[in-house]
Amino acid sequence: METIKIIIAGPRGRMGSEAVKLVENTEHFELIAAVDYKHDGMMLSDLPGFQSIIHSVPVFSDIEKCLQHVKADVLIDLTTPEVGMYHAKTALEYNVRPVVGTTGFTKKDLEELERICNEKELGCIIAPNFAIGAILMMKFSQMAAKYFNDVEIIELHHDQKLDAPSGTAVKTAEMISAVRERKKQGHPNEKETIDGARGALYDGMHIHSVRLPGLIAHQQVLFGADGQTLTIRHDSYHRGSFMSGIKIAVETVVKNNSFVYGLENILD
Ligand SMILES: NC(=O)C1=CN([C@@H]2O[C@H](COP(=O)(O)OP(=O)(O)OC[C@H]3O[C@@H](n4cnc5c(N)ncnc54)[C@H](OP(=O)(O)O)[C@@H]3O)[C@@H](O)[C@H]2O)C=CC1
Ligand SMILES: O=C(O)C1=N[C@H](C(=O)O)C[C@H](O)C1
Repeated sequence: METIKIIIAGPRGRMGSEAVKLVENTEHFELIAAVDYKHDGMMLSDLPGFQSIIHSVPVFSDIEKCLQHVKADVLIDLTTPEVGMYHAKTALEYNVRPVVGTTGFTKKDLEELERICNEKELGCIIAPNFAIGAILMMKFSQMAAKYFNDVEIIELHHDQKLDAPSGTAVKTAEMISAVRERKKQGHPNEKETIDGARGALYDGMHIHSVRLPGLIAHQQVLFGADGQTLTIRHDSYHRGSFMSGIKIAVETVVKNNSFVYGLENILD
């Protein structure tokens, strides 16, 4: 297998640091640079936690500067929504294929990236969740939604998470919405006595976001019908759970010339 040359944006982050380990430990992956706005001009091995990296991995504060200096195949972005969008667009400009785990992208952002990919005939994968179990949880929820059109999504995350609802919850709601018979749930005269009590509303469904220290990433999708409920739940207990999905996405994106939103679209 040919070596895939990779840039990681956000290497010090909870996900970025795991992704560095994944790339370093995968034979046909090569980490050739990192983008970290706080450490321009340094080597990754100079940063705390990366001393074991024995080859040189230059760090750039800006993606554009990075892309001008190194010849990469793939950018893995694990930063923040605003930065992630800029990184993905700039990578595509330089013919580098983005694999983006960063969540919080708007519909408009996704449409813009799809348009650029089509124009440039380049692959790009945006995956709100890289955990295979989470993909199955979303697919099973979509299957169930054909038979149960009353559903509530509860996502639970660590309290350092910036976006709510989670990218996974949004994707789940989108997948359910594609098959669910339209329905505004709850009593027609339902009234919140405290704002937000019923959560966020997506196409008649409610999404609830829980943030607590101790949690990592969890979601349950609850379906209800006459005399029965069905609960579909997934739990990520550590960030290693996302790494096999990142590996698949990197291996796939180098062969792809189109835009993909959701890992379910590339899994066999
Ligand atoms: N798709 C998936 O399966 C998963 C997706 N995620 C998503 O991934 C993203 C990252 O999550 P997580 O690792 O927990 O977050 P962290 O806050 O731990 O990591 C984000 C990193 O990005 C850095 N950063 C911010 N701005 C820039 C910039 N301009 N250039 C380079 N780096 C920058 C931050 O640095 P600093 O802290 O110094 O500001 C930080 O190190 C989130 O959007 C999250 O929702 C998370 C888990 C799984
Ligand atoms: O921020 C996180 O931690 C996670 N973010 C993603 C999301 O928003 O869905 C994926 C996973 O839930 C962890």
